[in-house]
Amino acid sequence: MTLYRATFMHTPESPFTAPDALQVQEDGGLLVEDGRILASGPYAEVRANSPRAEVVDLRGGVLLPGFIDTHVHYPQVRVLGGLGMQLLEWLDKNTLPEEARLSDPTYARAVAREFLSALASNGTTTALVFGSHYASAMDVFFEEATRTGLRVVAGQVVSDRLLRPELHTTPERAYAEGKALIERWHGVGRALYAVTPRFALSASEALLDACGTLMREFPDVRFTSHINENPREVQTVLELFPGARDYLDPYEQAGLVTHRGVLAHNVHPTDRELGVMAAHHCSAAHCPCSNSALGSGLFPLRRHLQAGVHVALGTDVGGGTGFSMLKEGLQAYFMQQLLGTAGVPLGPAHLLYLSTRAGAQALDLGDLTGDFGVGKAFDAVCLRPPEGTTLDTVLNHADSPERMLADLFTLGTQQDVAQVWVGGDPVYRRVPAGQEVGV
Ligand SMILES: O=c1[nH]c(=O)c2nc[nH]c2[nH]1
Ligand SMILES: [Zn+2]
Repeated sequence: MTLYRATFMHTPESPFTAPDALQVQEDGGLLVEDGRILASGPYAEVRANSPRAEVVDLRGGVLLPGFIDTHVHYPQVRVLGGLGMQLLEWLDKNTLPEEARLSDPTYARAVAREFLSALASNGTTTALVFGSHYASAMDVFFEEATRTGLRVVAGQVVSDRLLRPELHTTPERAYAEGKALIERWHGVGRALYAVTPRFALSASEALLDACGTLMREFPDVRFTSHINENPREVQTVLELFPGARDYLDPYEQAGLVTHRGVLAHNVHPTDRELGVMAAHHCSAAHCPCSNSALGSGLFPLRRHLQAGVHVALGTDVGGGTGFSMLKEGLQAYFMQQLLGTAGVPLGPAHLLYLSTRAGAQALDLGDLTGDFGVGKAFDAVCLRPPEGTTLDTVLNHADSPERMLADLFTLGTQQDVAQVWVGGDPVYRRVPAGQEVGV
């Protein structure tokens, strides 16, 4: 048994509905056995009930639930930084040429390692990962993910038109390769599978039907895709599906809109689409850095919440600007501010919830991870800024835990991530200053 002593904060409930959702222990204790939290509360109390537990002293840092990134592309880590374009041009010039390189499993393995290491070193413990178009690159990805111990929900991306021929599949092959990957990887270690048509623009009705068949045959796998990101993309989808009521309709007709689904972006939804997503408990992954970088627009969070659509956060690497869920939270805050009275004022508790517990719920993993409740896995990130940094200064002068949390989202970066655990297993530890390779 291990007893972690720390200042910890989490949001077991949603601050959008529960005003006191942020729970804080300034000198807290989390008792962990076999990767699960056995007891949680003030350190003195937990210690009194478990005098023999080994104590890990994390005082001086802030312990948060591990971040949950609900939309991030594994093949795009090397093409971060492709600025100056909107979605369709960015795909064509910046991204799809790189995705084609993952046909080589050696290349794919190197990218998978870079990707997984970036997740862990940014404090992300669970991710819904948009995969590669190649089944071989997915085998490599799942092998590497299993080795790291991170929780990944990932799937082969499928498309059968309008990208580039080497990325296209057929409905029959998509079904066969998807089935084989699910049988090989779903539920292995901490990996789960997500059926992943790239977007309706690059997927025929027959391909979406093949995805629907997989979802019906394997009732526990997840579904993810893109929706309503960019006005030109939306217009093209409506032209490609002339009978469709809107962008969601082709997904709906194929049986893909369920409580196990996460649709990325949804910057330009209709009221009907929001109503259908809410009715089926299908979540939206809001990716504010990507929406800014690709000029996609300002996410209508208020309309989602009013319609009852569950929302979590995603980095959307490489349309986004990196793996930091702290940055993503800050950008979500900025964009709601920019919306003025149409925006939702977000406080630090909202940002923490959107980047942790909301993600767990979107992935149907709310009973397992996302907060520090008793019975949950010990998935955690310890944030501790290096001495003398601006964040260090500001945290030392913060007058409340809420203010400390706001400071972490405002100023926190990858360099502030000191340690990360998944299911009680260490998955990342910052190299102490002075001990870097070459120093
Ligand atoms: O942000 C995005 N990134 C992508 O890779 C993509 N593919 C389709 N639609 C997309 N949007
Ligand atoms: Zn995306």
